[in-house]
Amino acid sequence: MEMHFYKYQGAGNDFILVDNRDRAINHENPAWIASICDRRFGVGADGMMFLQLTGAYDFEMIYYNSDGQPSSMCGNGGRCIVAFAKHLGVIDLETTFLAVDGPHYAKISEEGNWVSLQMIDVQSIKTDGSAQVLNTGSPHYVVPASRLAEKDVRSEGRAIRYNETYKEEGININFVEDKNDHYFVRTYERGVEDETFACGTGVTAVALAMAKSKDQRGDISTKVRVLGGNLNIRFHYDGKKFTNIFLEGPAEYVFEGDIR
Ligand SMILES: N[C@@H](CCC[C@H](N)C(=O)O)C(=O)O
Repeated sequence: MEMHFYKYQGAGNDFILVDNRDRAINHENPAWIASICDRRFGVGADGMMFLQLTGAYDFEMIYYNSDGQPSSMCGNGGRCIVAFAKHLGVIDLETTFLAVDGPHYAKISEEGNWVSLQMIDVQSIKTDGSAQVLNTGSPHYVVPASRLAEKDVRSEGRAIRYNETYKEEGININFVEDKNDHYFVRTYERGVEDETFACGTGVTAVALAMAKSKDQRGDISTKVRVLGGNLNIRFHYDGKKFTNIFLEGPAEYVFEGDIR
């Protein structure tokens, strides 16, 4: 199948994007998606997205993990597809688009590569030992860590992701180290089945979980450093629920090409 694609990245979380406004591509083919996302035999990416038109919204985001399976919300993917929609002329600097977890509002900075994406409200955080478990559009496990730079995130994350509790549905594992003026986060991602350089729904989960454990309330802004750069999360917490959650950071065009 001949297809033009674009490569974008948001803090090192990288994606292949396809303009499917004409619905010419039938993407329900896990082996095909996985082969394009393969870093040795394909283009290489953490995930693949298709931009499609839909009734009441500016566009629809169809997201696949690099294993070729459709998945839950991808925050950095959401920020990248907003930058892509701007590049295509589908939107200007503001949009409301549809993703798997519902509508999302987003805004692009005047300079063009900083995207603020509104995430779903969050009401419930559970505990699992020293970890907090919550859904920010995708399921996340947030666990404190020390000497995080030295941690074997791939094998320790994998052991949690495949334990008896999580192996069936899967979960993303976020290790967090408190650096006082920011959090340092490393994430093992379900569906990539490896550590990625950033995870947007993951750093959002970390910011909310840390606010809850520190009993911070009101309008909160949290800086997070990940392997691929820096992200910011702002939200309101009233002690019961998290609202007005925004994931903010860079979303950048890398290259484009054709697959024949
Ligand atoms: N990289 C993403 C998360 C993508 C979904 C995740 N792999 C899952 O299956 O839950 C992000 O930026 O949020």
